[in-house]
Amino acid sequence: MITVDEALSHLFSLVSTLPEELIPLTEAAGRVLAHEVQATRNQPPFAASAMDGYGVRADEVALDAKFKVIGESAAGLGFDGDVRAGEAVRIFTGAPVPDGVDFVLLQEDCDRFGSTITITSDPGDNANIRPAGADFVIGQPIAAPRRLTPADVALLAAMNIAQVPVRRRPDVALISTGNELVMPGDTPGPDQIIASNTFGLKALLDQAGAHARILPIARDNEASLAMAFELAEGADLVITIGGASVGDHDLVGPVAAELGMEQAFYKVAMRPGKPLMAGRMGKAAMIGLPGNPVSAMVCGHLFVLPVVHAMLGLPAGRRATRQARLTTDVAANGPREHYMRARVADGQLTLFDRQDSSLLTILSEANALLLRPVGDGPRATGDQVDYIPL
Ligand SMILES: Nc1nc2c(c(=O)[nH]1)N[C@H]1C(S)=C(S)[C@@H](COP(=O)(O)OP(=O)(O)OC[C@H]3O[C@@H](n4cnc5c(N)ncnc54)[C@H](O)[C@@H]3O)O[C@H]1N2
Ligand code: MOO
Repeated sequence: MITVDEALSHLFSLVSTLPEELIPLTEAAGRVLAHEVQATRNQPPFAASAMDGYGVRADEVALDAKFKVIGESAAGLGFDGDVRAGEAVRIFTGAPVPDGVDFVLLQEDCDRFGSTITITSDPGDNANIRPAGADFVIGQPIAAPRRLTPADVALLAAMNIAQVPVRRRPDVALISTGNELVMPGDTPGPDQIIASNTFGLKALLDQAGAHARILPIARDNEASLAMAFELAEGADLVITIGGASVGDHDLVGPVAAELGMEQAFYKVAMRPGKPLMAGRMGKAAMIGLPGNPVSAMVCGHLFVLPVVHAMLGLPAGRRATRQARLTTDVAANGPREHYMRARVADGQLTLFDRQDSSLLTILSEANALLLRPVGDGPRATGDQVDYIPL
């Protein structure tokens, strides 16, 4: 059996960064920017008023000072002329500041009669003017790689970058295996259960920026599995679920091998998730996840997410850990890394009593996986421990 770190480095060597594609801004949120882009304009392109009010000369601003309003500067249509001593221009938020103006009085600080305004309240020191280029200037970069946030999308739009270079989404084919499985919404026979892992993994994958497709369930025979692999054609990553262990009906390894899978590893020193396998099948990477629902999801977090990050060109490695204090004693760990379901609140980590890898109710309540390293000694209440946030 190999270690979790060895499994991860094998997995990274099975995949490469996907090519980039140009997409419209409206579809850019959550996608990964493939290379640096640069502003094609200054923002604001001119000195702009930050308030609705009157543009005047700063050296004339004083309580009771009077000005003659000679024109208007609105957002989208500025005032062309010069503003001289004793003059003011009616101005609105976002409008260009005319020549001669270096102070915008708030209209709340003025009284207006006809075309004359008088300063009636202390206007303070803030000129209420946004200098040209205050937000960004031509050539200002947005660094890549990065997962684009809604704020990034707004910035790209302001920079007039209508088409965004992003990494292509990894196409992931998900194959559940087992005679006992039916799809959610179907009516299971007395010995059957509902396929859940594919749905949890699709959610995890799609959230990470992949495009996951759920293929028809493969039955526990070679022909059905082979057909599922055929349907996975074109995928960047093929993920099977179940059929990975040592039982008579665990056919994923042998069938994949027959179809040309070059196995990179089988079995990892971890709990849950021991019967994990991976390799290459033609152009695709293949990961065989264990069938137990919690094992499949834990392996999804530990291995599949970093692999998707690598394909998207994001920094990829072991999942980052955080620290919290144990609320109970924990016995020494054995020769496999153990990822125990837990709940963290206010820096305190509480383990669930039941850790069986079939319990989705527990996984759904958990927000952390306590990481027990290989051979870790017993831990006492209050000890600082590492966990992976879920
Ligand atoms: N003699 C041994 N038996 C087992 C070992 C072992 O080392 N020696 N390992 C155990 C461990 S650990 C795991 S994990 C499981 C993994 O087995 P498989 O990957 O072959 O998974 P299956 O046998 O097909 O299924 C296990 C379990 O999970 C349910 N399942 C499968 N797929 C789905 C799905 N898509 N959605 C929901 N549930 C699913 C399946 O019905 C079984 O209950 O093997 C142990 N045995
Ligand atoms: O390792 Mo299995 O994945 O413990 O349930």
